[in-house]
Amino acid sequence: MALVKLDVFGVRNIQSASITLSPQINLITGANASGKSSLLEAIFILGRARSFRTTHIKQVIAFDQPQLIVSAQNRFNNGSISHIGIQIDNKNCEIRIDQESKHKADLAYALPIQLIHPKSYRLIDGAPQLRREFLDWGIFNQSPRFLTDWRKFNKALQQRNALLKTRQTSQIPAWDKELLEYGPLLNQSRICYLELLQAVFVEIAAYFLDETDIQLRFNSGWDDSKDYSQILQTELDKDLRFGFTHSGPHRADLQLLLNNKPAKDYLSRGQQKLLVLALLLAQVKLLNLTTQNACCILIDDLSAELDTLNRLKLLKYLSLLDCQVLLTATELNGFGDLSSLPQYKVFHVEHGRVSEL
Ligand SMILES: Nc1ncnc2c1ncn2[C@@H]1O[C@H](COP(=O)(O)OP(=O)(O)OP(=O)(O)O)[C@@H](O)[C@H]1O
Repeated sequence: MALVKLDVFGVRNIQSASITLSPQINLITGANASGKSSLLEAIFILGRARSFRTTHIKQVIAFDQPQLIVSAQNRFNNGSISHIGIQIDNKNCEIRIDQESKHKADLAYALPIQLIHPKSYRLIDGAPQLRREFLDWGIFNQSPRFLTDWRKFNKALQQRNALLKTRQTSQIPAWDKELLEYGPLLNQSRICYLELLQAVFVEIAAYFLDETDIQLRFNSGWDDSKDYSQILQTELDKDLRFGFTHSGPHRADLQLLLNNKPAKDYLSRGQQKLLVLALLLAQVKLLNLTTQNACCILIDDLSAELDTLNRLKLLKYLSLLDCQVLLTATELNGFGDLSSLPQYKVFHVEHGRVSEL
């Protein structure tokens, strides 16, 4: 899968851009504030129906425009082409795939996007929610059914928490039943996914960090030596006191260990970046191995991410990965040595105008 022709209207300082991308490596250059990240943001919106820079999507719409539109031709491995598009204004978000109106999940499934940017290392030391989202995105792309389980669990959780807050205990068992049905399913999906991811991750981390004693340690969000139903029962008083459910997949977390020590406490910032890079690329590689849906990788501000040697290693790795990649840097030499790249296109962005070099 690769985006072929991309059209962007009204995304931040990009009034209008129309480009034809390489199915492999695309290098995007331009001065600070020229609009490089905005171009990646447009593609991210096309895949995820949200921005990676703000939770307020309205901020992304160009100041003098009523709406933003991003659309593309998406070519699948078998050569067939699908047309995907998203239009967002102050009130609505409209998604179309091959002329049909669709939901956000359809878009996410049609165009899996992996983003690597200067804040990605927060995956190691940021809030657990970031790691749960990371995990769940990978599982969703392998098994769309996961989303249904996830939604049912979260609906039950919200209802239960609302009852806990208003102390309406009589209705709690009905929602516990739902939590007990979907909670263990989510947990099992996460455990299975991590088992697959671990092997690929260790291989990529060894390439970037020369370390092999790397582990992903999963915490399911409750004491899993006990039954989840038992936990919900024994913690009910505490849950009522605080007005929320203390244990469950909504509290799951993931820890990265290097030589049996938490990576966030012992690794340098540069090493943490490499580890996160390995983790995100492992997810892409696993997706390539297990589904037809190849991923589009967006790497924002490459030179802020890696030193020269690691940039070279990354480009080499990306050129062998069967994926479309878009990378940004202020200068072409910011990408490092390009001689090992078999096929790539270069684009230049200036005051929101994008041109192919
Ligand atoms: N809603 C908006 N409408 C118009 N312009 C905007 C909007 N939001 C931000 N901008 C401007 O768009 C410009 C491009 O920002 P962007 O972050 O894409 O640049 P960049 O090329 O990635 O820069 P850098 O290399 O500094 O990260 C900035 O000048 C920013 O102020």
